[in-house]
Amino acid sequence: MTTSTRGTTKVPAVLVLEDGRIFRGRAYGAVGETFGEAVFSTGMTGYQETLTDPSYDRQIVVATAPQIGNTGWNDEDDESGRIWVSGYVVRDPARVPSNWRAKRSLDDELVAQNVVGISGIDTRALTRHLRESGSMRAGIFSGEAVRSETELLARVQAQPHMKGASLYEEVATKEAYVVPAVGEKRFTVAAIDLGIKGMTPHRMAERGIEVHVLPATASAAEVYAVNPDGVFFSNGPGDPATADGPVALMTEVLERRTPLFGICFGNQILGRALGFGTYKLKYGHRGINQPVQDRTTGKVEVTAHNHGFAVDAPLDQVSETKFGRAEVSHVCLNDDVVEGLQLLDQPAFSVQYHPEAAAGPHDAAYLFDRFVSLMEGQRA
Ligand SMILES: NC(=O)CC[C@H](N)C(=O)O
Repeated sequence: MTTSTRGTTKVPAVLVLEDGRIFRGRAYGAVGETFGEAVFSTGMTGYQETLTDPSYDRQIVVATAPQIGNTGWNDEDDESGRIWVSGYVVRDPARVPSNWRAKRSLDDELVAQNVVGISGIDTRALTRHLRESGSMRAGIFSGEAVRSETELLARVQAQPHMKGASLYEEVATKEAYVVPAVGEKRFTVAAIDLGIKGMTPHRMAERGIEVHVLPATASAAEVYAVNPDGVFFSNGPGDPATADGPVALMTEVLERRTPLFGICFGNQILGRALGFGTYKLKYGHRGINQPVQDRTTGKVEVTAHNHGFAVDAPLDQVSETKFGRAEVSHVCLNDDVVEGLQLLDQPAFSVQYHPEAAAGPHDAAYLFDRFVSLMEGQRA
């Protein structure tokens, strides 16, 4: 394994927020410049899964945990084929990673994938600022890219907003592929890839599901060509208000009453298909210890989150939709944000958070079993 000391070099770097707030530190990872929406994640572990989650496309992720990189980078934990975050902000990078699975340092991996980061800044002050003022556009500049503050700020302010951004098509697979069932095959699922994490089809495969992962632009004919017992809509980046194609596809799936499960972006698409709106949260939920209550059982689970948008549905009443009655099945106990939806008259449900738990606690794994039960129920 190679170790690197780049995280501790003296190459100057600056993080510029769109409201003019500036943090000065040192280059971390690649030297250069990058832009994105600055968001914070509170996970103390799991940075490899976070950085490779396609839902983080065009976001500059701020790690609130002060020490990052301690376990290096391994060949097993990637959630997709590359790092998707546009930039990474850490306080105190590990100088010498140490873990039996590590193949290289995080710093080396950021360099290899040309991901620009910044270290040595007060991430606590930055996080408090983002909590108070909301997630916002930002840029990281290091080395030659550091220019006058006015010039850098103007460039940050010229970047597109996350609200209104349509990103799922650019991160999704272009070709369909199959993840085979582990052990005996019991079901076939068509999974619409809007930025799917690798662990999600794996969690289904472990339950005897053969998963046909289809491009974001798949038609209903392509979905039904695999003869699915259920259809799944994945997580994904950007603003769900732009996802008209997936909403239209899901509407067809609901019309056919095929068992349906959605995660994160998939939950927002179900919300829209049912006629609810979506909105941008002030600073979102990102981390691996968010308390959620399953209102169908009363149980509280500790869960992994990564969402900046949410569904606007009434918490305390059953809604009449064009697919029958629907209710909010899960809620975040920190702020009462809708974390899950379920239909009462047909087999369809979704959650806003991450039962695949990569990284994160496994409390919500039962949701994959719930999906299996819906498919079993349909066969009975
Ligand atoms: N992880 C996800 O699927 C995120 C969904 C959406 N892009 C959001 O930020 O809310």
